[in-house]
Amino acid sequence: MATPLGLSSLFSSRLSTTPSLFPINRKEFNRRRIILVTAGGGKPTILVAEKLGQAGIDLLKKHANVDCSYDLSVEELCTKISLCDALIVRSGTKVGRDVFESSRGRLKVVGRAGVGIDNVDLAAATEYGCLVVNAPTANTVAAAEHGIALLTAMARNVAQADASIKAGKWMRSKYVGVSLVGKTLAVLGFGKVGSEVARRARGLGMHVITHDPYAPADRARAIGVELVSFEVAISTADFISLHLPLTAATSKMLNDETFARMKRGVRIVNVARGGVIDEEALLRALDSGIVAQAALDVFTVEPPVKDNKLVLHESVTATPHLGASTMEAQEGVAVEIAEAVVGALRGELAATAVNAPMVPPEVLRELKPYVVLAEKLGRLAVQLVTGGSGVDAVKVTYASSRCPDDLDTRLLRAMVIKGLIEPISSVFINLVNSDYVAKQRGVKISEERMVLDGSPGDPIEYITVRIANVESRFASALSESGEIKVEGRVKQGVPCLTKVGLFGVDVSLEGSVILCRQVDQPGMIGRVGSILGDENVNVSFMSVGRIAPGKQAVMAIGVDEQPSKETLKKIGDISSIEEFVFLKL
Ligand SMILES: NC(=O)c1ccc[n+]([C@@H]2O[C@H](COP(=O)([O-])OP(=O)(O)OC[C@H]3O[C@@H](n4cnc5c(N)ncnc54)[C@H](O)[C@@H]3O)[C@@H](O)[C@H]2O)c1
Ligand SMILES: O=C(O)[C@H](O)COP(=O)(O)O
Repeated sequence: MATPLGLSSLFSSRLSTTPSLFPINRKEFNRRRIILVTAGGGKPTILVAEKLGQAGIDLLKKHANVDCSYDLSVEELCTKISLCDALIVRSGTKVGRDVFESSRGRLKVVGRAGVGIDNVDLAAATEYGCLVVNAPTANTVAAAEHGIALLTAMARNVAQADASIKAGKWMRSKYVGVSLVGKTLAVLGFGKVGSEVARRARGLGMHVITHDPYAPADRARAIGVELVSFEVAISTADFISLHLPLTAATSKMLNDETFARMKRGVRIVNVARGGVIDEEALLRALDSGIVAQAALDVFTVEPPVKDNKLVLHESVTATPHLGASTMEAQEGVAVEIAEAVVGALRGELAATAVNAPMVPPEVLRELKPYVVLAEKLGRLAVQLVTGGSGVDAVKVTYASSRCPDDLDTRLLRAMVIKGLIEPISSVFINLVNSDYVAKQRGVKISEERMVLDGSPGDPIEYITVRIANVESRFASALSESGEIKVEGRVKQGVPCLTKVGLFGVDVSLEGSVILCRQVDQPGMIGRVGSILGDENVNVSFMSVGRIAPGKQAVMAIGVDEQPSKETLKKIGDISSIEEFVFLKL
């Protein structure tokens, strides 16, 4: 008989009843708790390593001993940390494995006063039993306002003209700008910041279009913004503003190839992450005149090197990652992070937790392969989306012969959400924050239990994930009712993809998957296999699902490495292949 997850015990509000928030056993938990309540006269100690708004400091001081020490070297941080229960940073402090090692188990919470947590080693934090929380909402407006500030300053050469007048010059004709009214602005990424930028740009009289395959169409419509394809966005825009997270899919999204497809004289604003643009390619595009101007708040390496050619370029307006830096945002972020850190030190559930809490080992042991399956099905399904009204209606079906009370699916539901949202967002999802994040993004997850006959052996027979109201990059992934549909099972402990749309397949969910639809005929597996073999791409699995002999079939190919663009093109060029898609797991 399976043990129900009993997740409520993970989330009760007192420290003494929430050992599972931290991946340690109860004895160790109590030992640390004793340290926590006795150190510094009964209060925990919090190290604030970067400047934090006063309201946040005041709040922390009510509950803890607060040590504000800025500009610490790595050695100084590692020395101090062994005396601290929590650490608060912004993006300028690297919290690496060495910090967790040096804390010798005392550090329980790291608070990131802002959104991006790329400066915190999450794997090490989780390994050392340290909860990481962030403050994802309080600087949204500040980042949007900075985007608009850069847009207007760039269009009217404000920074260049200011530098020139300060150098004693009076150059009125050199700094004639361009107008914004009536121009087309393409907002790439229509999340929290992107939608606020779009709203403001509409107020400036701009025609605003946006590309975000995962954003709800009604949210865009409500502010008079048109959701378009990536191609339309980049090829018709006079201005492009970036508001995407840095992910594998968005890394160097603007590159030589995409710049070549833009309108000559396009102007670009980036307050997202430097890595979304290939900086060398941007330099070439500026020099050749494809890009007339750029305004950049973020860089691949921060701070950029002293003689960085982009920063020095006369058509570039640059700021040192100031998007979140307003008095109001910093006060808001400070309070948001202070509340999260104090709450987490008390053992309360933190809605903005970004690393995984521990699930009791006996439960995890049984559900482990299904947890992986759930996440990978979510990840596959979202990668099949290309447009439509955004990812807002997701249905998860669990088919099991166990009685519903004997199977708690909350962990699986959280993992489906993780798979759906992480590839398209800067938010990290775990059991603690999954429902919160899904709700914030307007994604409605409905769950259905299908009770099967037979003796309850395995906890689950199969899991199906469906996304409604969307278009797919791979039409064969659509069910009869037009939803994207993927289904998987655990076979001998290995999560496998067993159905795509109406087609049965059988491929283990490891590495990556190529799906091809073709007219069923002999020799197809060999042809695709040899193209992959020529490039040394190891094929782990291949399977073909067909409707009837000689009719259409879907071939699923598991590959260990990512094939090059050229190799994928060769596969697509095989005449009998009608459509294909590469999906990263
Ligand atoms: N410069 C600063 O100081 C500053 C301040 C705040 C946020 N940021 C950065 O701005 C970015 C956006 O932040 P946010 O809070 O709006 O995040 P968010 O998660 O609310 O929004 C990101 C949006 O990008 C979309 N997206 C993901 N992949 C996409 C793709 N391939 N094509 C098109 N759209 C895609 C998502 O669907 C989502 O709607 C992040 O990179 C964040 O780190 C920078
Ligand atoms: O991720 C963020 O919140 C922004 O990039 C701001 O970073 P900062 O806190 O270092 O200003």
